[in-house]
Amino acid sequence: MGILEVSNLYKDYGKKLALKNINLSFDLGQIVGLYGPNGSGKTTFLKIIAGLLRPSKGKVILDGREIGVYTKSIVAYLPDRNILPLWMKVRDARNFYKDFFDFDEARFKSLLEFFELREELNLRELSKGDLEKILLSLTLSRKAKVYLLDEPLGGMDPSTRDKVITSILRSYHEESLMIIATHLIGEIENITERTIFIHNGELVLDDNTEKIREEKGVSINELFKKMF
Ligand SMILES: Nc1ncnc2c1ncn2[C@@H]1O[C@H](COP(=O)(O)OP(=O)(O)OP(=O)(O)O)[C@@H](O)[C@H]1O
Repeated sequence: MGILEVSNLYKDYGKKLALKNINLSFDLGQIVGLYGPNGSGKTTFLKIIAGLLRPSKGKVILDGREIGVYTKSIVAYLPDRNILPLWMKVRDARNFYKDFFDFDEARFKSLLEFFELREELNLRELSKGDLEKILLSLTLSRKAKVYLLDEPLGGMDPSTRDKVITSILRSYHEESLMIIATHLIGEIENITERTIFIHNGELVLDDNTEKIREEKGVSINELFKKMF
């Protein structure tokens, strides 16, 4: 049994069926790229695993347990939009995250230094990209079993994206599973062992990244453009 087992998962928002019969199994030690056109269900999928949304049907088992208090304690989730109150300074946000028993302050400090940001900064005064770096640093500073990163490269300029990828790789540890949802496939595909495509809430591709590239003779980014 993998660390994360998803079976017959459905999610509807009223009339809108956002996920249809998703079956997936994940092991520790994987970085997974989760891709799909706008509205395909990526955020919905991650939110269900993070325990922020309930499935309409189906089962999600994380580290042997149903989604609940325990599973939330082992998941570090980076949402696709800011969740921190803007009155905070970076230091306040760090103190807020210290409530997670697995928060590694030294790691946070080193990520801040890496991004050339300081604890005295006011969140309200940060650029979109810098605020995203803070949120990502807080998320990666948890020694979680499962990391769910929803569009970690969103507001970043191209050279900052490289830094973000470096920070992700530096923070990643083999005893964890990391799922990264992004539209910037070309930037991420080289660090992922596994590639998943969803379209209209359905799983359409799930395989080893290198195997797909060899068999199809194109990059994951090119394959995505061909398919959608
Ligand atoms: N709260 C909601 N109420 C109604 N429909 C919703 C809600 N949240 C998402 N949806 C719909 O569910 C579908 C899946 O949305 P979701 O945000 O999971 O997609 P996504 O793949 O993350 O999209 P994007 O790439 O644009 O971020 C979309 O059609 C969206 O409009």
